[in-house]
Amino acid sequence: MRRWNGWGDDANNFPLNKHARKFLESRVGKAKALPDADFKSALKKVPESRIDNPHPLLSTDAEDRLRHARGQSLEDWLAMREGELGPFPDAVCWPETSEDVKQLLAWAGEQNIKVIPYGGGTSVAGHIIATSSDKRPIVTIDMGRMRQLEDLDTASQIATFGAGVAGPDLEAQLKARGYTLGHYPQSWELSTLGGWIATRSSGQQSYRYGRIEQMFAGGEMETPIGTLEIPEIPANSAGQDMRELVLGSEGRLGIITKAKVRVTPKAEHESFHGVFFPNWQQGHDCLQAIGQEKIPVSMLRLSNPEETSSHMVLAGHPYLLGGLKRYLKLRGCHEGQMCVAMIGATGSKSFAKTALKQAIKQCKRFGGIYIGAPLGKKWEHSRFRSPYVRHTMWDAGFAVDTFETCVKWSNVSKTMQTMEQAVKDAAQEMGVKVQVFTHLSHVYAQGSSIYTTYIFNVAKDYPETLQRWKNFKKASSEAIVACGGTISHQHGVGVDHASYLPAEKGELGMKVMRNNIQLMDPGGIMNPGKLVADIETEVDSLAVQSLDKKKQQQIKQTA
Ligand SMILES: Cc1cc2nc3c(=O)[nH]c(=O)nc-3n(C[C@H](O)[C@H](O)[C@H](O)COP(=O)(O)OP(=O)(O)OC[C@H]3O[C@@H](n4cnc5c(N)ncnc54)[C@H](O)[C@@H]3O)c2cc1C
Repeated sequence: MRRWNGWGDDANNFPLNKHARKFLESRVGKAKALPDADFKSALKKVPESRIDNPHPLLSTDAEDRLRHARGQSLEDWLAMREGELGPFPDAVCWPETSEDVKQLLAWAGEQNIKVIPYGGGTSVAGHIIATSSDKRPIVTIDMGRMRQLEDLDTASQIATFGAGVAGPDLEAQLKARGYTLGHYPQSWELSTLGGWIATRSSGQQSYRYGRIEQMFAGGEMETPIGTLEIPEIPANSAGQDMRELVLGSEGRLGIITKAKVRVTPKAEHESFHGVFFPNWQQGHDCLQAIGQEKIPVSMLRLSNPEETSSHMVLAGHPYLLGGLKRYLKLRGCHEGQMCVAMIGATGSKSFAKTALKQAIKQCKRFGGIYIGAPLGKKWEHSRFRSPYVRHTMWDAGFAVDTFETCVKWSNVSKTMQTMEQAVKDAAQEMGVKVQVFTHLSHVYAQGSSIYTTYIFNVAKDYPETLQRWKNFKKASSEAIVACGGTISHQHGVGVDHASYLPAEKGELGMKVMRNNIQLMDPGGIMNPGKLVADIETEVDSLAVQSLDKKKQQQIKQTA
Protein backbone atom coordinates (compact mmCIF):
# COMPACT_ATOMS: atom_id res chain seq x y z
CA MET A 1 0.00 0.00 0.00
CA ARG A 2 1.16 3.54 -0.70
CA ARG A 3 2.75 5.19 2.35
CA TRP A 4 0.67 7.98 3.83
CA ASN A 5 3.73 9.79 5.20
CA GLY A 6 6.51 9.28 2.69
CA TRP A 7 7.52 7.80 -0.63
CA GLY A 8 6.12 4.82 -2.48
CA ASP A 9 4.87 1.41 -1.48
CA ASP A 10 5.37 0.49 2.17
CA ALA A 11 6.59 -2.99 1.10
CA ASN A 12 9.69 -1.37 -0.47
CA ASN A 13 12.79 -0.09 1.26
CA PHE A 14 16.33 0.92 0.43
CA PRO A 15 18.60 -0.08 3.29
CA LEU A 16 21.47 2.15 4.41
CA ASN A 17 24.48 -0.06 5.12
CA LYS A 18 26.62 0.59 8.21
CA HIS A 19 29.47 2.03 6.13
CA ALA A 20 27.07 4.54 4.61
CA ARG A 21 25.78 5.57 8.01
CA LYS A 22 29.31 5.98 9.32
CA PHE A 23 30.21 8.01 6.25
CA LEU A 24 27.26 10.35 6.78
CA GLU A 25 28.07 10.73 10.45
CA SER A 26 31.63 11.62 9.53
CA ARG A 27 30.27 14.38 7.27
CA VAL A 28 27.35 15.82 9.25
CA GLY A 29 27.77 14.43 12.73
CA LYS A 30 25.79 11.87 14.73
CA ALA A 31 22.08 12.10 14.15
CA LYS A 32 19.03 11.44 16.30
CA ALA A 33 15.76 10.72 14.55
CA LEU A 34 12.61 12.72 15.30
CA PRO A 35 9.55 10.78 16.48
CA ASP A 36 7.03 9.94 13.74
CA ALA A 37 3.34 10.56 14.32
CA ASP A 38 1.15 7.50 13.89
CA PHE A 39 -1.56 7.34 11.28
CA LYS A 40 -4.50 7.29 13.72
CA SER A 41 -3.46 10.43 15.55
CA ALA A 42 -2.80 12.25 12.25
CA LEU A 43 -6.24 11.20 11.03
CA LYS A 44 -7.90 12.64 14.14
CA LYS A 45 -6.61 16.09 13.15
CA VAL A 46 -8.55 16.17 9.89
CA PRO A 47 -11.34 18.74 10.56
CA GLU A 48 -14.94 18.52 9.39
CA SER A 49 -15.32 19.19 5.69
CA ARG A 50 -16.64 22.68 4.95
CA ILE A 51 -18.63 21.40 1.97
CA ASP A 52 -22.15 20.70 3.19
CA ASN A 53 -23.78 20.03 -0.14
CA PRO A 54 -21.27 17.76 -1.88
CA HIS A 55 -21.31 16.86 -5.55
CA PRO A 56 -22.11 13.12 -5.98
CA LEU A 57 -18.56 12.40 -7.17
CA LEU A 58 -16.94 13.78 -3.99
CA SER A 59 -15.61 11.92 -0.98
CA THR A 60 -15.34 13.84 2.28
CA ASP A 61 -13.79 10.82 4.01
CA ALA A 62 -11.01 11.92 6.40
CA GLU A 63 -8.51 9.32 5.16
CA ASP A 64 -8.97 10.33 1.51
CA ARG A 65 -8.43 13.94 2.47
CA LEU A 66 -5.35 13.17 4.55
CA ARG A 67 -3.81 11.10 1.76
CA HIS A 68 -4.16 14.03 -0.67
CA ALA A 69 -3.02 16.82 1.65
CA ARG A 70 0.69 16.74 0.92
CA GLY A 71 3.26 16.16 -1.82
CA GLN A 72 6.90 15.16 -1.46
CA SER A 73 8.87 18.34 -0.74
CA LEU A 74 10.92 18.29 2.45
CA GLU A 75 8.39 20.68 3.96
CA ASP A 76 5.62 18.20 3.08
CA TRP A 77 7.72 15.37 4.46
CA LEU A 78 8.19 17.13 7.80
CA ALA A 79 4.46 17.90 8.00
CA MET A 80 3.60 14.25 7.35
CA ARG A 81 6.13 12.89 9.81
CA GLU A 82 5.01 15.28 12.50
CA GLY A 83 1.39 14.39 11.81
CA GLU A 84 0.47 18.06 11.19
CA LEU A 85 -0.62 17.81 7.58
CA GLY A 86 -3.19 20.62 7.40
CA PRO A 87 -4.70 22.60 5.82
CA PHE A 88 -6.61 19.74 4.23
CA PRO A 89 -8.76 19.59 1.10
CA ASP A 90 -12.43 19.46 2.10
CA ALA A 91 -13.12 16.67 -0.36
CA VAL A 92 -11.44 14.46 -2.94
CA CYS A 93 -12.84 13.03 -6.15
CA TRP A 94 -11.76 10.65 -8.89
CA PRO A 95 -13.43 11.56 -12.20
CA GLU A 96 -13.60 8.82 -14.81
CA THR A 97 -14.42 10.84 -17.92
CA SER A 98 -13.82 14.29 -19.38
CA GLU A 99 -17.52 14.91 -18.85
CA ASP A 100 -17.08 14.27 -15.09
CA VAL A 101 -14.25 16.83 -15.03
CA LYS A 102 -16.35 19.35 -16.93
CA GLN A 103 -19.24 18.94 -14.50
CA LEU A 104 -16.98 19.17 -11.47
CA LEU A 105 -15.43 22.42 -12.69
CA ALA A 106 -18.87 23.89 -13.43
CA TRP A 107 -20.09 22.89 -9.95
CA ALA A 108 -16.95 24.27 -8.25
CA GLY A 109 -17.35 27.55 -10.15
CA GLU A 110 -20.98 27.92 -9.06
CA GLN A 111 -20.15 27.12 -5.42
CA ASN A 112 -16.95 29.23 -5.40
CA ILE A 113 -14.91 26.22 -4.37
CA LYS A 114 -11.18 25.97 -5.11
CA VAL A 115 -9.89 23.05 -7.15
CA ILE A 116 -6.50 21.33 -6.93
CA PRO A 117 -5.76 19.04 -9.88
CA TYR A 118 -3.81 16.03 -8.58
CA GLY A 119 -1.73 13.56 -10.62
CA GLY A 120 0.56 11.34 -8.56
CA GLY A 121 1.14 13.83 -5.74
CA THR A 122 4.92 13.70 -6.29
CA SER A 123 5.41 17.46 -6.45
CA VAL A 124 8.50 18.67 -4.61
CA ALA A 125 7.60 22.37 -4.81
CA GLY A 126 4.27 22.67 -2.97
CA HIS A 127 2.05 22.28 -6.05
CA ILE A 128 -0.81 20.32 -4.53
CA ILE A 129 -1.08 21.64 -1.00
CA ALA A 130 -4.11 23.58 0.16
CA THR A 131 -2.96 27.08 1.01
CA SER A 132 -4.45 28.60 4.12
CA SER A 133 -4.56 32.28 3.08
CA ASP A 134 -7.66 31.77 0.92
CA LYS A 135 -10.59 30.73 3.10
CA ARG A 136 -12.77 29.07 0.42
CA PRO A 137 -13.36 25.30 0.61
CA ILE A 138 -11.06 23.11 -1.49
CA VAL A 139 -11.62 20.02 -3.63
CA THR A 140 -8.74 17.88 -4.84
CA ILE A 141 -9.42 16.24 -8.20
CA ASP A 142 -7.36 13.04 -8.42
CA MET A 143 -6.95 12.02 -12.07
CA GLY A 144 -5.86 8.46 -11.24
CA ARG A 145 -8.91 6.77 -12.77
CA MET A 146 -8.39 8.36 -16.17
CA ARG A 147 -5.55 6.07 -17.14
CA GLN A 148 -6.44 4.22 -20.33
CA LEU A 149 -4.53 4.04 -23.59
CA GLU A 150 -7.44 5.21 -25.74
CA ASP A 151 -5.75 5.09 -29.09
CA LEU A 152 -2.43 4.16 -30.63
CA ASP A 153 -1.92 5.49 -34.14
CA THR A 154 1.03 3.32 -35.12
CA ALA A 155 1.37 4.92 -38.57
CA SER A 156 1.91 8.33 -36.92
CA GLN A 157 3.43 7.02 -33.65
CA ILE A 158 0.98 8.96 -31.49
CA ALA A 159 -0.66 7.49 -28.38
CA THR A 160 -3.70 9.02 -26.66
CA PHE A 161 -3.91 8.45 -22.92
CA GLY A 162 -6.14 9.49 -20.06
CA ALA A 163 -3.90 12.10 -18.37
CA GLY A 164 -3.98 10.42 -14.95
CA VAL A 165 -1.94 7.42 -16.09
CA ALA A 166 1.17 6.81 -13.97
CA GLY A 167 4.60 5.90 -15.43
CA PRO A 168 4.64 2.08 -15.03
CA ASP A 169 1.02 1.72 -16.18
CA LEU A 170 1.66 3.92 -19.21
CA GLU A 171 4.75 1.98 -20.25
CA ALA A 172 3.05 -1.39 -19.65
CA GLN A 173 0.13 -0.44 -21.91
CA LEU A 174 2.51 0.72 -24.63
CA LYS A 175 4.87 -2.23 -24.21
CA ALA A 176 1.99 -4.62 -24.88
CA ARG A 177 1.83 -3.00 -28.33
CA GLY A 178 5.63 -2.86 -28.82
CA TYR A 179 6.01 0.88 -28.06
CA THR A 180 7.50 3.18 -25.45
CA LEU A 181 7.22 6.82 -24.44
CA GLY A 182 10.68 6.77 -22.83
CA HIS A 183 9.85 9.39 -20.16
CA TYR A 184 11.51 8.30 -16.93
CA PRO A 185 11.67 10.95 -14.21
CA GLN A 186 13.02 9.46 -10.99
CA SER A 187 9.47 9.74 -9.64
CA TRP A 188 8.23 7.53 -12.52
CA GLU A 189 6.68 4.95 -10.16
CA LEU A 190 4.01 7.42 -8.99
CA SER A 191 3.97 10.51 -11.19
CA THR A 192 1.50 10.84 -14.06
CA LEU A 193 1.36 12.02 -17.64
CA GLY A 194 -0.85 15.02 -16.75
CA GLY A 195 1.52 15.96 -13.93
CA TRP A 196 4.54 15.71 -16.24
CA ILE A 197 2.90 18.05 -18.76
CA ALA A 198 1.63 20.46 -16.12
CA THR A 199 5.12 20.76 -14.56
CA ARG A 200 7.27 20.45 -17.72
CA SER A 201 9.10 17.46 -16.36
CA SER A 202 12.24 15.84 -17.64
CA GLY A 203 13.01 12.11 -17.74
CA GLN A 204 16.40 10.52 -17.18
CA GLN A 205 16.74 9.70 -20.90
CA SER A 206 15.72 13.12 -22.15
CA TYR A 207 18.87 13.12 -24.28
CA ARG A 208 17.26 10.50 -26.56
CA TYR A 209 13.52 10.95 -26.12
CA GLY A 210 13.36 14.67 -25.32
CA ARG A 211 11.68 16.41 -22.40
CA ILE A 212 7.91 16.12 -21.97
CA GLU A 213 7.43 19.22 -24.13
CA GLN A 214 8.93 17.35 -27.09
CA MET A 215 6.65 14.36 -26.42
CA PHE A 216 3.39 16.26 -25.86
CA ALA A 217 1.65 16.38 -29.24
CA GLY A 218 -1.79 17.67 -28.25
CA GLY A 219 -4.86 16.72 -26.26
CA GLU A 220 -7.67 18.21 -24.23
CA MET A 221 -7.86 20.46 -21.22
CA GLU A 222 -11.11 21.24 -19.41
CA THR A 223 -11.08 24.83 -18.18
CA PRO A 224 -13.66 26.87 -16.27
CA ILE A 225 -14.57 28.61 -19.54
CA GLY A 226 -14.66 25.59 -21.86
CA THR A 227 -12.66 22.78 -23.42
CA LEU A 228 -9.32 23.57 -25.01
CA GLU A 229 -8.65 21.05 -27.77
CA ILE A 230 -5.20 20.87 -29.31
CA PRO A 231 -4.84 18.82 -32.50
CA GLU A 232 -1.76 16.62 -32.81
CA ILE A 233 -0.48 18.16 -36.05
CA PRO A 234 3.24 17.29 -36.26
CA ALA A 235 4.32 20.88 -37.04
CA ASN A 236 2.64 24.12 -38.02
CA SER A 237 3.27 27.80 -38.59
CA ALA A 238 -0.27 28.75 -37.64
CA GLY A 239 0.42 31.34 -34.97
CA GLN A 240 1.11 30.64 -31.33
CA ASP A 241 1.29 27.04 -30.15
CA MET A 242 -1.44 26.24 -27.63
CA ARG A 243 0.63 23.36 -26.23
CA GLU A 244 2.91 25.98 -24.69
CA LEU A 245 -0.05 27.34 -22.76
CA VAL A 246 -0.77 23.94 -21.25
CA LEU A 247 2.86 22.92 -20.58
CA GLY A 248 3.88 24.18 -17.16
CA SER A 249 0.36 25.44 -16.36
CA GLU A 250 0.49 23.70 -12.94
CA GLY A 251 -3.25 23.27 -12.68
CA ARG A 252 -3.97 27.00 -12.92
CA LEU A 253 -5.70 27.04 -16.29
CA GLY A 254 -7.64 23.82 -16.22
CA ILE A 255 -7.37 20.05 -16.03
CA ILE A 256 -5.63 18.07 -18.76
CA THR A 257 -7.92 15.12 -19.36
CA LYS A 258 -6.43 13.55 -22.48
CA ALA A 259 -2.88 13.74 -23.70
CA LYS A 260 -1.55 12.74 -27.09
CA VAL A 261 2.10 11.81 -26.92
CA ARG A 262 4.81 10.94 -29.44
CA VAL A 263 5.92 7.36 -28.94
CA THR A 264 8.55 5.15 -30.57
CA PRO A 265 8.89 1.41 -31.06
CA LYS A 266 10.48 -0.23 -28.02
CA ALA A 267 14.26 -0.28 -28.49
CA GLU A 268 15.94 -3.57 -29.26
CA HIS A 269 18.84 -2.78 -26.95
CA GLU A 270 19.44 -0.67 -23.87
CA SER A 271 22.46 -0.55 -21.59
CA PHE A 272 24.14 1.90 -19.24
CA HIS A 273 27.88 2.34 -18.81
CA GLY A 274 30.29 3.94 -16.34
CA VAL A 275 33.24 6.16 -17.19
CA PHE A 276 35.56 7.79 -14.64
CA PHE A 277 37.33 11.08 -15.29
CA PRO A 278 40.40 12.22 -13.31
CA ASN A 279 38.69 15.52 -12.43
CA TRP A 280 35.59 17.67 -12.86
CA GLN A 281 36.89 19.82 -15.70
CA GLN A 282 37.72 16.86 -17.92
CA GLY A 283 34.33 15.27 -17.32
CA HIS A 284 32.52 18.57 -17.86
CA ASP A 285 34.37 19.26 -21.14
CA CYS A 286 33.67 15.75 -22.36
CA LEU A 287 29.89 15.98 -21.76
CA GLN A 288 29.87 19.37 -23.42
CA ALA A 289 31.67 17.92 -26.46
CA ILE A 290 29.34 14.89 -26.68
CA GLY A 291 26.30 17.16 -26.38
CA GLN A 292 27.57 19.57 -29.00
CA GLU A 293 28.59 16.85 -31.44
CA LYS A 294 25.15 15.31 -30.88
CA ILE A 295 26.52 11.80 -30.37
CA PRO A 296 23.28 9.81 -30.15
CA VAL A 297 23.59 8.17 -26.74
CA SER A 298 20.37 8.02 -24.69
CA MET A 299 21.58 9.42 -21.36
CA LEU A 300 24.46 11.49 -20.06
CA ARG A 301 25.12 12.26 -16.40
CA LEU A 302 28.19 13.45 -14.56
CA SER A 303 28.68 13.43 -10.79
CA ASN A 304 31.10 15.87 -9.21
CA PRO A 305 33.89 14.48 -6.96
CA GLU A 306 31.83 14.71 -3.75
CA GLU A 307 28.83 12.99 -5.32
CA THR A 308 31.10 10.33 -6.81
CA SER A 309 32.60 9.52 -3.38
CA SER A 310 29.23 9.74 -1.61
CA HIS A 311 27.44 7.46 -4.07
CA MET A 312 30.22 4.93 -3.98
CA VAL A 313 29.83 4.64 -0.22
CA LEU A 314 26.04 4.94 -0.07
CA ALA A 315 25.32 2.43 -2.81
CA GLY A 316 28.35 0.22 -3.01
CA HIS A 317 29.92 -2.77 -1.38
CA PRO A 318 33.12 -1.62 0.35
CA TYR A 319 35.26 -4.61 -0.74
CA LEU A 320 34.24 -4.47 -4.41
CA LEU A 321 34.71 -0.73 -4.34
CA GLY A 322 38.18 -1.14 -2.83
CA GLY A 323 39.22 -3.08 -5.95
CA LEU A 324 37.69 -0.51 -8.30
CA LYS A 325 39.35 2.38 -6.48
CA ARG A 326 42.78 0.68 -6.67
CA TYR A 327 42.35 0.11 -10.39
CA LEU A 328 41.26 3.71 -10.97
CA LYS A 329 44.19 5.02 -8.94
CA LEU A 330 46.61 3.09 -11.14
CA ARG A 331 44.94 4.79 -14.12
CA GLY A 332 45.33 8.27 -12.60
CA CYS A 333 41.89 8.75 -11.01
CA HIS A 334 42.16 9.71 -7.35
CA GLU A 335 39.39 9.80 -4.79
CA GLY A 336 38.28 13.31 -3.95
CA GLN A 337 38.97 14.46 -7.51
CA MET A 338 37.60 11.80 -9.81
CA CYS A 339 34.12 12.08 -11.29
CA VAL A 340 31.89 9.33 -12.58
CA ALA A 341 29.78 9.68 -15.70
CA MET A 342 26.90 7.43 -16.69
CA ILE A 343 26.17 6.92 -20.36
CA GLY A 344 23.08 5.23 -21.83
CA ALA A 345 23.03 3.39 -25.16
CA THR A 346 19.57 2.71 -26.60
CA GLY A 347 18.27 1.68 -30.01
CA SER A 348 18.85 -1.14 -32.45
CA LYS A 349 21.89 -3.21 -31.44
CA SER A 350 24.06 -1.71 -34.16
CA PHE A 351 22.87 1.87 -33.50
CA ALA A 352 23.49 1.58 -29.74
CA LYS A 353 26.88 -0.03 -30.30
CA THR A 354 28.01 2.70 -32.70
CA ALA A 355 26.75 5.50 -30.44
CA LEU A 356 28.49 4.01 -27.41
CA LYS A 357 31.71 3.56 -29.36
CA GLN A 358 31.66 7.21 -30.45
CA ALA A 359 30.95 8.36 -26.90
CA ILE A 360 33.72 6.24 -25.38
CA LYS A 361 36.16 7.53 -27.98
CA GLN A 362 35.24 11.05 -26.96
CA CYS A 363 35.58 10.17 -23.24
CA LYS A 364 39.08 8.79 -23.84
CA ARG A 365 40.04 12.03 -25.58
CA PHE A 366 39.21 13.80 -22.28
CA GLY A 367 41.07 11.29 -20.10
CA GLY A 368 38.03 9.13 -19.27
CA ILE A 369 38.50 5.52 -18.10
CA TYR A 370 35.72 3.27 -19.40
CA ILE A 371 34.82 0.64 -16.81
CA GLY A 372 32.04 -1.14 -18.67
CA ALA A 373 28.45 -2.02 -17.91
CA PRO A 374 28.48 -3.39 -14.29
CA LEU A 375 28.25 0.06 -12.69
CA GLY A 376 25.58 0.96 -15.24
CA LYS A 377 23.62 -2.16 -14.27
CA LYS A 378 23.79 -1.11 -10.64
CA TRP A 379 22.55 2.37 -11.51
CA GLU A 380 19.73 0.88 -13.62
CA HIS A 381 18.73 -1.43 -10.78
CA SER A 382 18.30 1.43 -8.33
CA ARG A 383 17.18 4.21 -10.68
CA PHE A 384 13.64 4.22 -9.26
CA ARG A 385 14.52 2.70 -5.89
CA SER A 386 16.74 5.53 -4.69
CA PRO A 387 13.80 7.74 -3.57
CA TYR A 388 13.26 5.07 -0.90
CA VAL A 389 16.62 5.86 0.67
CA ARG A 390 15.04 9.02 2.06
CA HIS A 391 13.12 6.80 4.52
CA THR A 392 16.17 4.98 5.71
CA MET A 393 18.03 8.24 6.12
CA TRP A 394 15.08 9.79 7.94
CA ASP A 395 14.96 6.85 10.35
CA ALA A 396 18.65 7.47 11.03
CA GLY A 397 18.04 11.19 11.72
CA PHE A 398 19.16 12.63 8.37
CA ALA A 399 17.05 14.97 6.23
CA VAL A 400 17.69 15.13 2.46
CA ASP A 401 16.64 17.69 -0.10
CA THR A 402 17.57 18.65 -3.65
CA PHE A 403 17.43 21.75 -5.83
CA GLU A 404 18.19 22.23 -9.47
CA THR A 405 18.60 24.64 -12.35
CA CYS A 406 19.83 24.88 -15.94
CA VAL A 407 22.44 27.29 -17.32
CA LYS A 408 24.61 27.79 -20.40
CA TRP A 409 27.88 25.85 -20.65
CA SER A 410 29.85 29.03 -20.06
CA ASN A 411 28.26 29.23 -16.61
CA VAL A 412 27.91 25.59 -15.50
CA SER A 413 30.92 25.12 -13.21
CA LYS A 414 30.60 28.54 -11.59
CA THR A 415 26.90 28.04 -10.94
CA MET A 416 27.49 24.61 -9.45
CA GLN A 417 30.09 26.02 -7.06
CA THR A 418 27.84 28.94 -6.13
CA MET A 419 24.87 26.66 -5.45
CA GLU A 420 26.92 24.37 -3.23
CA GLN A 421 28.58 27.28 -1.45
CA ALA A 422 25.20 28.89 -0.71
CA VAL A 423 24.07 25.76 1.12
CA LYS A 424 27.37 25.48 3.00
CA ASP A 425 27.18 29.15 4.04
CA ALA A 426 23.59 28.74 5.22
CA ALA A 427 24.64 25.70 7.24
CA GLN A 428 27.52 27.59 8.80
CA GLU A 429 25.24 30.47 9.77
CA MET A 430 22.98 27.98 11.54
CA GLY A 431 25.88 26.10 13.13
CA VAL A 432 24.87 22.94 11.27
CA LYS A 433 27.01 20.57 9.23
CA VAL A 434 25.89 19.69 5.73
CA GLN A 435 26.93 17.22 3.05
CA VAL A 436 26.47 18.68 -0.45
CA PHE A 437 27.04 17.15 -3.85
CA THR A 438 25.97 17.72 -7.42
CA HIS A 439 25.53 16.14 -10.81
CA LEU A 440 24.75 17.27 -14.32
CA SER A 441 21.68 15.29 -15.29
CA HIS A 442 20.38 16.63 -18.60
CA VAL A 443 22.83 17.75 -21.23
CA TYR A 444 22.04 20.06 -24.15
CA ALA A 445 24.22 21.54 -26.86
CA GLN A 446 23.94 24.96 -25.19
CA GLY A 447 24.19 23.98 -21.54
CA SER A 448 23.22 21.58 -18.82
CA SER A 449 20.92 21.12 -15.88
CA ILE A 450 22.61 21.14 -12.46
CA TYR A 451 21.13 19.02 -9.68
CA THR A 452 22.39 19.45 -6.12
CA THR A 453 21.59 17.24 -3.14
CA TYR A 454 22.20 18.17 0.48
CA ILE A 455 21.94 16.13 3.67
CA PHE A 456 21.78 17.51 7.19
CA ASN A 457 20.85 16.34 10.65
CA VAL A 458 17.32 16.93 11.84
CA ALA A 459 17.18 19.42 14.71
CA LYS A 460 15.84 18.68 18.20
CA ASP A 461 12.24 19.24 17.08
CA TYR A 462 10.10 19.69 13.99
CA PRO A 463 9.78 23.51 13.97
CA GLU A 464 13.56 23.96 14.13
CA THR A 465 14.10 21.37 11.40
CA LEU A 466 11.57 23.18 9.23
CA GLN A 467 13.38 26.47 9.86
CA ARG A 468 16.67 24.86 8.81
CA TRP A 469 15.05 23.73 5.56
CA LYS A 470 13.55 27.19 4.95
CA ASN A 471 16.98 28.77 5.35
CA PHE A 472 18.53 26.25 2.96
CA LYS A 473 15.72 26.77 0.46
CA LYS A 474 16.09 30.55 0.51
CA ALA A 475 19.87 30.44 0.18
CA SER A 476 19.81 27.92 -2.66
CA SER A 477 17.05 29.70 -4.60
CA GLU A 478 18.79 33.07 -4.24
CA ALA A 479 22.04 31.57 -5.47
CA ILE A 480 20.29 30.22 -8.58
CA VAL A 481 18.71 33.59 -9.31
CA ALA A 482 22.03 35.36 -8.78
CA CYS A 483 23.71 33.05 -11.28
CA GLY A 484 21.05 33.74 -13.91
CA GLY A 485 19.79 30.14 -13.87
CA THR A 486 16.19 29.06 -14.15
CA ILE A 487 14.47 28.61 -10.80
CA SER A 488 13.59 25.12 -11.99
CA HIS A 489 14.76 22.92 -14.84
CA GLN A 490 12.38 20.08 -13.94
CA HIS A 491 10.62 20.34 -10.57
CA GLY A 492 8.40 23.28 -11.51
CA VAL A 493 7.36 26.35 -9.55
CA GLY A 494 4.46 25.50 -7.20
CA VAL A 495 4.42 27.64 -4.08
CA ASP A 496 8.05 27.20 -3.13
CA HIS A 497 9.55 28.85 -6.20
CA ALA A 498 6.77 31.30 -7.05
CA SER A 499 8.47 34.33 -5.51
CA TYR A 500 11.59 33.75 -7.64
CA LEU A 501 9.71 33.47 -10.94
CA PRO A 502 9.44 37.22 -11.70
CA ALA A 503 13.26 37.40 -11.80
CA GLU A 504 13.16 34.98 -14.74
CA LYS A 505 10.01 36.03 -16.59
CA GLY A 506 10.22 39.79 -16.06
CA GLU A 507 7.35 42.17 -15.36
CA LEU A 508 5.73 41.78 -18.76
CA GLY A 509 6.13 38.02 -18.77
CA MET A 510 4.40 37.80 -15.37
CA LYS A 511 1.62 40.04 -16.63
CA VAL A 512 1.02 37.75 -19.60
CA MET A 513 0.93 34.68 -17.34
CA ARG A 514 -1.42 36.39 -14.89
CA ASN A 515 -3.70 37.55 -17.72
CA ASN A 516 -3.90 34.04 -19.16
CA ILE A 517 -4.91 32.72 -15.76
CA GLN A 518 -7.52 35.43 -15.29
CA LEU A 519 -8.88 34.83 -18.79
CA MET A 520 -9.25 31.07 -18.45
CA ASP A 521 -10.21 31.03 -14.78
CA PRO A 522 -12.17 34.24 -14.15
CA GLY A 523 -13.47 32.98 -10.80
CA GLY A 524 -9.96 32.21 -9.56
CA ILE A 525 -10.81 28.65 -8.55
CA MET A 526 -7.92 26.76 -10.18
CA ASN A 527 -5.07 25.91 -7.80
CA PRO A 528 -4.67 29.47 -6.44
CA GLY A 529 -1.29 30.51 -5.09
CA LYS A 530 0.71 28.12 -7.28
CA LEU A 531 3.01 29.17 -10.14
CA VAL A 532 1.93 32.82 -10.17
CA ALA A 533 1.58 33.89 -6.58
CA ASP A 534 -1.63 35.67 -5.66
CA ILE A 535 -1.49 39.39 -6.18
CA GLU A 536 -0.52 40.37 -2.61
CA THR A 537 2.14 37.70 -2.39
CA GLU A 538 3.56 38.73 -5.70
CA VAL A 539 3.94 42.32 -4.54
CA ASP A 540 5.77 40.96 -1.49
CA SER A 541 7.98 38.83 -3.64
CA LEU A 542 8.99 41.81 -5.75
CA ALA A 543 10.00 43.56 -2.54
CA VAL A 544 12.00 40.50 -1.51
CA GLN A 545 13.70 40.58 -4.86
CA SER A 546 14.89 44.13 -4.46
CA LEU A 547 16.38 43.13 -1.11
CA ASP A 548 17.83 40.12 -2.79
CA LYS A 549 19.79 42.32 -5.18
CA LYS A 550 22.22 43.03 -2.32
CA LYS A 551 22.42 39.34 -1.61
CA GLN A 552 22.82 38.67 -5.32
CA GLN A 553 25.75 41.07 -5.41
CA GLN A 554 27.34 39.36 -2.41
CA ILE A 555 26.98 35.95 -4.00
CA LYS A 556 28.45 37.20 -7.28
CA GLN A 557 31.45 38.61 -5.43
CA THR A 558 32.14 35.37 -3.56
CA ALA A 559 31.59 33.14 -6.62
C1 LIG B 1 11.68 11.23 -5.57
C2 LIG B 1 11.29 12.22 -6.62
C3 LIG B 1 12.00 12.26 -7.80
C4 LIG B 1 11.64 13.17 -8.80
N1 LIG B 1 12.33 13.14 -9.97
C5 LIG B 1 11.96 13.96 -10.98
C6 LIG B 1 12.63 13.90 -12.24
O1 LIG B 1 13.54 13.09 -12.46
N2 LIG B 1 12.21 14.75 -13.20
C7 LIG B 1 11.18 15.62 -13.00
O2 LIG B 1 10.82 16.33 -13.92
N3 LIG B 1 10.55 15.71 -11.82
C8 LIG B 1 10.89 14.90 -10.82
N4 LIG B 1 10.25 14.97 -9.61
C9 LIG B 1 9.17 15.96 -9.41
C10 LIG B 1 7.76 15.45 -9.78
O3 LIG B 1 7.73 14.05 -9.84
C11 LIG B 1 7.32 16.03 -11.12
O4 LIG B 1 7.07 17.40 -10.95
C12 LIG B 1 6.10 15.36 -11.75
O5 LIG B 1 5.95 15.83 -13.05
C13 LIG B 1 4.82 15.56 -10.97
O6 LIG B 1 3.85 14.68 -11.49
P1 LIG B 1 2.59 14.21 -10.63
O7 LIG B 1 1.71 13.40 -11.52
O8 LIG B 1 3.00 13.58 -9.39
O9 LIG B 1 1.88 15.61 -10.36
P2 LIG B 1 1.37 16.22 -8.97
O10 LIG B 1 2.48 16.30 -8.03
O11 LIG B 1 0.14 15.53 -8.55
O12 LIG B 1 0.98 17.69 -9.46
C14 LIG B 1 1.96 18.58 -9.89
C15 LIG B 1 1.29 19.79 -10.55
O13 LIG B 1 0.66 19.40 -11.75
C16 LIG B 1 -0.74 19.70 -11.72
N5 LIG B 1 -1.42 18.60 -12.39
C17 LIG B 1 -1.29 17.26 -12.16
N6 LIG B 1 -2.08 16.58 -13.02
C18 LIG B 1 -2.72 17.49 -13.78
C19 LIG B 1 -3.68 17.41 -14.83
N7 LIG B 1 -4.12 16.25 -15.31
N8 LIG B 1 -4.11 18.57 -15.39
C20 LIG B 1 -3.67 19.77 -14.95
N9 LIG B 1 -2.77 19.90 -13.96
C21 LIG B 1 -2.31 18.77 -13.38
C22 LIG B 1 -1.09 19.83 -10.25
O14 LIG B 1 -2.18 20.66 -10.03
C23 LIG B 1 0.19 20.41 -9.69
O15 LIG B 1 0.21 21.81 -9.88
C24 LIG B 1 10.58 14.08 -8.58
C25 LIG B 1 9.88 14.03 -7.38
C26 LIG B 1 10.23 13.12 -6.41
C27 LIG B 1 9.45 13.08 -5.13
